[in-house]
Parts: sequence; C-alpha cells; structure tokens
Amino acid sequence: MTAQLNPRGDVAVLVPAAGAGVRLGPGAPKALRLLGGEPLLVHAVRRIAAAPSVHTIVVAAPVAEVGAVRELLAPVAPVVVVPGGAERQASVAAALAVVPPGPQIVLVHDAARALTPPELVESVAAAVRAGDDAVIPVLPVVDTIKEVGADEVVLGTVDRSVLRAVQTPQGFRRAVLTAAHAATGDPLTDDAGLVEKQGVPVRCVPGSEYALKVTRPFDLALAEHLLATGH
Ligand SMILES: Nc1ccn([C@@H]2O[C@H](COP(=O)(O)OP(=O)(O)OP(=O)(O)O)[C@@H](O)[C@H]2O)c(=O)n1
Ligand SMILES: C[C@](O)(CO)[C@H](O)COP(=O)(O)O
Repeated sequence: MTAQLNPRGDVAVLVPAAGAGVRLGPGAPKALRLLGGEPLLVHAVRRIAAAPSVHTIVVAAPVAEVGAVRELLAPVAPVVVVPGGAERQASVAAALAVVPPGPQIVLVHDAARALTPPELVESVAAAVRAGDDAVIPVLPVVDTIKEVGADEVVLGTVDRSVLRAVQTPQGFRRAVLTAAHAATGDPLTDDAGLVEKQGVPVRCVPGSEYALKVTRPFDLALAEHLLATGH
C-alpha cells in the first residue's frame, strides 16, 4: 500500500523510533519488533498516514537501521527518515530539524504506541488548530497511587483526582515546539515537559486506550490481542 499524504495538510508528525526497548527484553530495537507479523513502526506509521491532516511524517530511526527503516516504510507511506539520538528528546530534536516549510502544527508520536487510532491524531491536531499552543492526550489514573520511601515503606497516598496518565501524539504550534527544543536543560521524558518549562500552558484532551505504549512484554501481548480483534 502507498499512502499518499495530504499536500494541503497542516500537520507534521515526528515519530521517535530509535529506542532500544530494554524493558521489552533482548531483541531488535523496539520499533522493529513484530506485532502481528509487522514491525511496531509500520503499524504506527500506517495509522498516522491515515489521518487526513498529515502533510509530513519524519521518523527518527536507530542509527544502524536508517537504511533498513527507509526500505521498510517505502511501501507504507512517504516518510523522511533520520538517525535518532541517545535520548528520546534528541531523537525528537533530530526529526524536528528536518521538517519542511509549510506545516505549522507539529505532533510528536511514539512508534511504541503502534495502535493509536488516526482519530486521536486528528483530535490533538484539531485542538492545536483551535488555538492551544500545546495539547496532550491523557487518561485518568485508575489505580490508587502511593508515595514510597527508599525502604519500600509507604509515605502517603497521592490524590489521584489531579493526576493524568499522558500519551502521545502530543501536539504543538510549530514555533512553540522549536523554541522549547532550542532551550538548554536536562532531557525530559516528553515534549510537553519542555514546553511547560517555557511557561506555555499545556491543554489536556481525552486520550485512547488503544494508544497504549508497548513497553513491557505484557503490553505486546495485549497489543497482539487488540490487533487480532480489529484495532
Ligand atoms: N533514544 C531514544 C529513546 C526512545 N525513543 C523512542 O521514544 C518512544 C518512547 O520511548 P519508550 O517506549 O520508552 O522506548 P525505549 O526507550 O525503547 O524503551 P526502554 O526504556 O525500555 O529501552 C519510542 O517509540 C522509542 O523508540 C527514541 O526515539 N530515541
Ligand atoms: C512520551 C511518553 O510516551 C508519554 O507518556 C513517555 O514519557 C515516553 O516514555 P519513556 O519511557 O519516558 O521514553
């Protein structure tokens, strides 16, 4: 299948895919591990490319796999592939650096969230288009959360009503994300964190259970089930 991206679209999607997948266990870099016989990255890019607003996709691949990832994705969608970095933040920065002129909305989306529906890509982009500088999809926290000391003794129970589990795609006005990545500081685990440090408000929108991040073996088993049942 060749997905033709929309030349009139206003959204560039950066796909950090250069992680090792240490928590998944020994094997290929995580984005290249198989889910239903295809790499996680293929599933992720196929769903991004199905979102009508998407103009450009840039993938940050493991350094040793850049050529292989280009070949892998050529039949899936037109993508730009760059070498990733040692940290997720560096991979995102490398992808952001090659976004062509045009799209003024930039989404950052983990390859590891392989089954994310195109509708979530569109809803995050729509929230940025409607006026928010930074938008993140979130889910409520469903477990009781404890703060625990170094000795594994509970220090207290956290008020979960003010907590949210954060997903991707995270969406930004392009200039806001560019400025946040240009600022120096320790690497953070998500791009909204960088934007928060700039004092920019970050809006939460509803996430999706299907945007789960494949992190541990159980997540991969769950994703296999979801894929087999039509997601
Ligand atoms: N240096 C890195 C590290 C992570 N990522 C990407 O960032 C996303 C979220 O990271 P995570 O799911 O935590 O992946 P890993 O870093 O590979 O996981 P682990 O910590 O278990 O190694 C993934 O799509 C991953 O490929 C990346 O592009 N470059
Ligand atoms: C960006 C992210 O997916 C939001 O939940 C997450 O922080 C990335 O995970 P990592 O393990 O920190 O790379």
